[in-house]
Amino acid sequence: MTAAPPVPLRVALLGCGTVGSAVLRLIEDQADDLTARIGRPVEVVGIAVRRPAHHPDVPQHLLTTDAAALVARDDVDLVVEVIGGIEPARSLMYAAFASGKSVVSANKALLAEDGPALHAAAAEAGVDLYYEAAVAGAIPLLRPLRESLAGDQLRRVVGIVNGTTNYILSRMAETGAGFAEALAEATELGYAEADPTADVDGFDAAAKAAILASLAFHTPVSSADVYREGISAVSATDVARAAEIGCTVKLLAICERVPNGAGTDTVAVRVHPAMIPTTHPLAAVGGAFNAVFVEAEAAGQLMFYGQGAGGEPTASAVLGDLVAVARNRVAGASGQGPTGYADLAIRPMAETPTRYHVSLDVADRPGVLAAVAQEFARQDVSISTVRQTGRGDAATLVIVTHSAPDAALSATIAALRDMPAVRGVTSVLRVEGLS
Ligand SMILES: NC(=O)c1ccc[n+]([C@@H]2O[C@H](COP(=O)([O-])OP(=O)(O)OC[C@H]3O[C@@H](n4cnc5c(N)ncnc54)[C@H](O)[C@@H]3O)[C@@H](O)[C@H]2O)c1
Ligand SMILES: N[C@@H](CCO)C(=O)O
Ligand code: NA
Repeated sequence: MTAAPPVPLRVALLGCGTVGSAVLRLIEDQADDLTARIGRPVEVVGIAVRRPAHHPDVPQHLLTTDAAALVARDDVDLVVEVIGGIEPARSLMYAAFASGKSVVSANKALLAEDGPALHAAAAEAGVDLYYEAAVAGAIPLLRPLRESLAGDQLRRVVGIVNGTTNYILSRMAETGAGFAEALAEATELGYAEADPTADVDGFDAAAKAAILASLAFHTPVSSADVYREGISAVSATDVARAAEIGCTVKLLAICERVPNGAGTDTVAVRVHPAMIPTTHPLAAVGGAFNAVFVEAEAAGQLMFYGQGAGGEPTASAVLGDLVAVARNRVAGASGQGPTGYADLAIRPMAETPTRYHVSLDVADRPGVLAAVAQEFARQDVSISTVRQTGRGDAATLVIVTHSAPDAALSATIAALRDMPAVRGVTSVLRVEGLS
């Protein structure tokens, strides 16, 4: 007598765009290996999309426009959410948990907005919510933070976590490509979000920073807690000024656990463009690649590097999670979600120490440099270096400050803009990693 074939684990795929179509392909291509690794075959039993006519290559009988009905089906065991955005993804996840189904997602926007409530719902239902693909695409990062580093104390996580903006900034620096041209290329390559302002204006990186800070510091951090500036104001002048001082411009996500004046730890999370020295390891991260530095008390410095966007790399992370939740399901278990026990206060950007690089066009006459320096002194901002190049009755002053509270630096810039001797503030960028 031959044994009955193992019962497949039945998957509902929600969304079949850049990521979803790659997930579907990998599940088909690797069917035998997945069966061996999980102990049961994986079978996609339905695919929810908005416009079925746009998916001629997908088995047509699997397609539906009714994602809610698909999630509710009795013959669905696991749900993969790669629609993106807040709704209907959020309602679909809650519906999945309510019917005892684990969810794998790539949705950083939703996890950064509603992570604690979603995790609570998954825990109550005894199912999993995994989302490795949501931060830094293919790079294994969330599981190392949640599991491998669970015994250490993390102080700082800093990285390049948005492929689209890194692609744009790399192209601007390397080839002098215009902003619009570089964005069009990133969209064509499948890196950009459905609405690319999420990338360009830093919302995508801010969501990822919130997720990273939550896991790193065991404290709830949402997108709204993250200070955010995108790259739309980064100009060719900024890129050229950076090169003059041996720096390059990157959009950084910086998550820090820092004591306040009273000695109590707080969390500061920010996303903004910054000049970093070309010798800094993050400066060499080009194209759509991502890299994340983690500083832990016992482990020291760790660096994670790899492809942060694109269909196949992201699908790799989705499939890793799918194998994990499928194994849990086979074992009748669920994985540990994040802990928010530390519950640390968020430190406002105004109080966060930063350094600025400022470039000014000024009248070239006696007393102007002193007057400019006076504005920095008025806000108690110390100057590290000043460089002046003259041209006729005008001059360019390039100033790099020491570190000071961000509010003092931005107040200084506002005052400089009002000075009659300052003809223009031509470049202002924060500087990170300069000695
Ligand atoms: N593209 C990347 O490089 C990348 C990387 C990491 C994470 N992500 C995340 O993965 C998710 C998907 O991204 P993408 O690039 O594949 O997007 P996409 O726009 O290419 O695909 C979205 C899919 O969802 C479907 N969809 C939209 N609304 C729907 C609805 N109401 N019901 C059913 N289907 C619906 C669309 O038809 C499409 O098939 C997002 O959360 C994104 O942030 C993307
Ligand atoms: N739009 C995102 C996709 C990866 O999350 C990026 O460019 O990094
Ligand atoms: Na990842």
